[in-house]
Amino acid sequence: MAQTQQVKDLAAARAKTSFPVIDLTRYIHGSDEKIARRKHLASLISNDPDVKQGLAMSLRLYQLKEEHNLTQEEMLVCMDFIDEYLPVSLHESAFIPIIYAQGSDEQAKYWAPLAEKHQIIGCYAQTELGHGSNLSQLETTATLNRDTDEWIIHSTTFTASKWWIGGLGVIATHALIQARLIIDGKDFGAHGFIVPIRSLKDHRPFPGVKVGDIGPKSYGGFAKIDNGFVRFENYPIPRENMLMRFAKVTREGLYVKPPHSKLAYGSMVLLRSHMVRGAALTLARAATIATRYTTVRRQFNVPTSRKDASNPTLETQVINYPMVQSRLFPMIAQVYAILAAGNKMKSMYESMLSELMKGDISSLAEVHAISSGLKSTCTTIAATGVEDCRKIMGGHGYSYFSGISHLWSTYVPSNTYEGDNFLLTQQSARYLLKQVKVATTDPEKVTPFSKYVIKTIDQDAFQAERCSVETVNDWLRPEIQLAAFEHRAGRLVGDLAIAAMQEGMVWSDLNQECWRLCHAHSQYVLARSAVESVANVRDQGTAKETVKVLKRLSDLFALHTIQASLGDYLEDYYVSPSQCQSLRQQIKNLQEALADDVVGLVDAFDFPDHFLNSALGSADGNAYQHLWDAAQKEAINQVEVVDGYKEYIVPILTQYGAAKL
Ligand SMILES: Cc1cc2nc3c(=O)[nH]c(=O)nc-3n(C[C@H](O)[C@H](O)[C@H](O)COP(=O)(O)OP(=O)(O)OC[C@H]3O[C@@H](n4cnc5c(N)ncnc54)[C@H](O)[C@@H]3O)c2cc1C
Repeated sequence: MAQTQQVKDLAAARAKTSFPVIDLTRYIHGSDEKIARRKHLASLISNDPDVKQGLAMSLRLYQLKEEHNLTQEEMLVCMDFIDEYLPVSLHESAFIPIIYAQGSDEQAKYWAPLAEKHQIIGCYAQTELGHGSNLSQLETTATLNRDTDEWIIHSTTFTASKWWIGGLGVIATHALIQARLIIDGKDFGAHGFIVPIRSLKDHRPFPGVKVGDIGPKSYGGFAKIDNGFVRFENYPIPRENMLMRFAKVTREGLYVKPPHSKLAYGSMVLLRSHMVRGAALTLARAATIATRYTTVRRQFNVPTSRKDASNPTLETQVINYPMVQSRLFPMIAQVYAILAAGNKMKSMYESMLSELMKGDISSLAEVHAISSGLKSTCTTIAATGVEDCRKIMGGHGYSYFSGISHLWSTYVPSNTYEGDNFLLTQQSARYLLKQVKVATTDPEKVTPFSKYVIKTIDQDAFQAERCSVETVNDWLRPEIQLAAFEHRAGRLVGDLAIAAMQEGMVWSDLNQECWRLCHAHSQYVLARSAVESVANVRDQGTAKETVKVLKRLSDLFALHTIQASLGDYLEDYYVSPSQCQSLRQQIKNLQEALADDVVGLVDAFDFPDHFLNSALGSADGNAYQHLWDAAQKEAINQVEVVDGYKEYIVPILTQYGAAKL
């Protein structure tokens, strides 16, 4: 069959790529061996006929692990390729990691092998009907019965019912419950308990446990996962089922405080840092579809600076319109910046964990604050970006076959779970305020990503700071970019500190300031991670074309982000009107410079077609043909005359008598 124009267009755009795409695939996914293994894992999922329903998928996943001797990490990659939250998702992503992080060594030794061999299936149950974010007001209680050496788990009110719990509706045999620990009437606040829910013999709920499924979720998303509810009626569990790595309760009923009140944050850091990389890969997927489709979509035959002069009869590829570029290219830059921050987060988490095991808690507060802020900022960027990609693709973007709708409905609740994105900003802001205090008393102790607060102590000098850009190209200097991010976050933390000191000021009046500060700080972390990753890649001797394109992406991320918050910079005269103009010009320059590379940049993500599941974004570019084929396969198109013709269509057509044509 003759090649369609769309296939030719995508191939021609791909051929313009200035750097070896494999370099960036290695940068994103690791070594060649890892890339090949990933492809193999993707094929296991795409070629398997039994990967369909939620429960069947879960079983098949574990069978594949056994049949192909997959490691735990490889099985999690397969789970990503299934591209659905499964009844066992929380078992793998929360239950097992939390047992390791919050269980004592003996507890981990007992529970983890059972969970890893899925002889028990667990879930994580914090949220209740009445409270989710506010851990301190949870109403489920765990009261110690010294005589029987048991906890009595009880839902003290109707609103104490646990709700939203992934995996609990149908499959879980155990739940990791957050409940208020009570000894002799004294309330020690929320702690984690492993609570048996359903019998391992016949899967029936134990007496005293009422459990079920919460029903369908918004936008048809999360359809394969069984979010559930549970209530407890004076339900006894052994004392040893309380997770005791940090706080402990002895046989005598003595409560032993954790060495640091925030130690339990460790496991949240892990979940949130996974979400940072997840945000990058989600946006990468939408950007891949939008980039490929806008490369093959042609609309209006108007001159653009990038129009192919060799064939003047062809309409313009929509990706060549600067307006489309200004919406799409910064998103690709965001993906790469978030990936860099995700890598940074992972290494910070790993070193924090090894310090924690030795009893050193010094990095916990910073890692927790950064992971909360990045979770909020990055998942917000990704969810907004996925919807922006739909709009970038015009009408066809709204077809289910674009692949965007499934992505969006599955991804969008990430802005709410694992900490509501607005509430989380208060945690980062509180932490940064503390750093201002540290800066006044002991500047040496200010943590690495907060060093900029030191400059705010001398307010006169700080207020006199100005952006040092003189020429358009000065905007490409990383030290100038990072100085701007530092100044903005520094000013916002200074403003918050002053506001917080005002008499009669209550914290909740400052929520909006916290939000602005947290995002300013997270954007600084993203920009700095991107700059550092370019330097690392350069030091590793990567091809200079690859370094060049990564540098352009890092620049575009920084400058686009600064431009989006120019009001903050103008408010204290940090940038001048002429610098705003040169900033805009430099962003245009970068977009132009990246235009030949964007197809290569999204190819580098290495998403198999099966996983993209998009008629518009397939690697061959044959978008119209795939869209046509997908519609032909719809059940409604398998008959010439639809069901309901006689019942509904005939009466409509003949309400005023049949037409005589
Ligand atoms: C798809 C999905 C899966 C989930 N899976 C699980 C699970 O497996 N296990 C589990 O335990 N939970 C789960 N949850 C629940 C989820 O973690 C919580 O819903 C989430 O943490 C938000 O808490 P909330 O519902 O209490 O929100 P609320 O705290 O009630 O927030 C409501 C609104 O009030 C605002 N707000 C609240 N307090 C403040 C404040 N102090 N200052 C300013 N604004 C405020 C928030 O920003 C938000 O806009 C899931 C939720 C979803 C949607």
